[in-house]
Amino acid sequence: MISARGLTKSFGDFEAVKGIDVEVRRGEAFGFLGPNGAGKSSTMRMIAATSPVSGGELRILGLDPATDGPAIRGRLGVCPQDDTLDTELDVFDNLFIYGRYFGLPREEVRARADELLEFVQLTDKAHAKVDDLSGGMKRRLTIARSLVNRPDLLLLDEPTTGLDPQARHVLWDRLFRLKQAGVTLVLTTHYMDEAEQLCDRLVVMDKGRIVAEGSPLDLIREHSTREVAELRFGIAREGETHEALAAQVANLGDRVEVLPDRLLVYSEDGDAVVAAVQARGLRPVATLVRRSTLEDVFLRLTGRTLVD
Ligand SMILES: Nc1ncnc2c1ncn2[C@@H]1O[C@H](COP(=O)(O)OP(=O)(O)OP(=O)(O)O)[C@@H](O)[C@H]1O
Repeated sequence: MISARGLTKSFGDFEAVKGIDVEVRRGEAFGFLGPNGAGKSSTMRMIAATSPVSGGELRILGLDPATDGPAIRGRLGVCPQDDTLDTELDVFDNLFIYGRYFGLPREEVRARADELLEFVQLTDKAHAKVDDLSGGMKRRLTIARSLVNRPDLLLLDEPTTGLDPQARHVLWDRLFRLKQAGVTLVLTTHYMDEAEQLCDRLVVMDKGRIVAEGSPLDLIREHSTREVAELRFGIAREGETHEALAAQVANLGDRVEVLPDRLLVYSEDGDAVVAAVQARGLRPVATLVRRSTLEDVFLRLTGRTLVD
């Protein structure tokens, strides 16, 4: 569905995307995971054929965006990062008018709009003003709009940024259904749980480069341990810093990361780490043993957290 080789995007002297290779297969959910400024949106805009490629090769649905932009755009669904809904129109008309841009007959577009409102659970809001919708409803309407032309490939730029946890789960559920229906999903996110929930495969991006690629599980297996013991200390005694405490627990796991508010000790058995910490007379005020996540992978690869 998408093939990129050495793809770059420059803004003047600044290279936002520094030569990435990506292959997206039909039917999969593929993610670009990375912090703000990693180059995810710049990449998505090139894939959506709305921003020219600066260098390298890019094929979307086998077509060249430089010469076949209109043909590509006609076959894609695009859900941009910012809300681009028309506030002059009600919910139904946002779908209806958009559908008419694709040159579909009135009755077909009407039926499609009804079907999509049902899919995103907004049927009872059909004649509401866009401004009266919640953030989650607006996102769902934007997704409905991106599906009007029955695209094979749906591009979603940070689909749940700014939404509350419940609204995110509703959205994930809809996206999961689309995936089950055979739609290829390509999404960007800086939420590691979103990437883990939705993506079959993903690339981790940082500063315009791909730093790792694989399924969420493979990435975790390859770049982290099974468990992580999180240790929070109420640092009271003089000279006792997180770095000093890290040195004292360093040999209890594979490695230790020092964050501003806690230490992370990576090992296969987190409970054993906590027991050993206590046996050494160290007294963390709080401990938590959890599974490794993509956040840990990102930290390992870049030395920073995704929310940095
Ligand atoms: N039109 C532009 N002109 C100049 N610089 C730009 C432009 N668009 C993006 N950039 C820069 O390119 C880099 C990558 O931005 P991009 O939006 O692709 O990142 P991102 O990973 O999508 O992050 P975000 O989550 O903030 O959207 C950033 O440093 C950004 O400031």
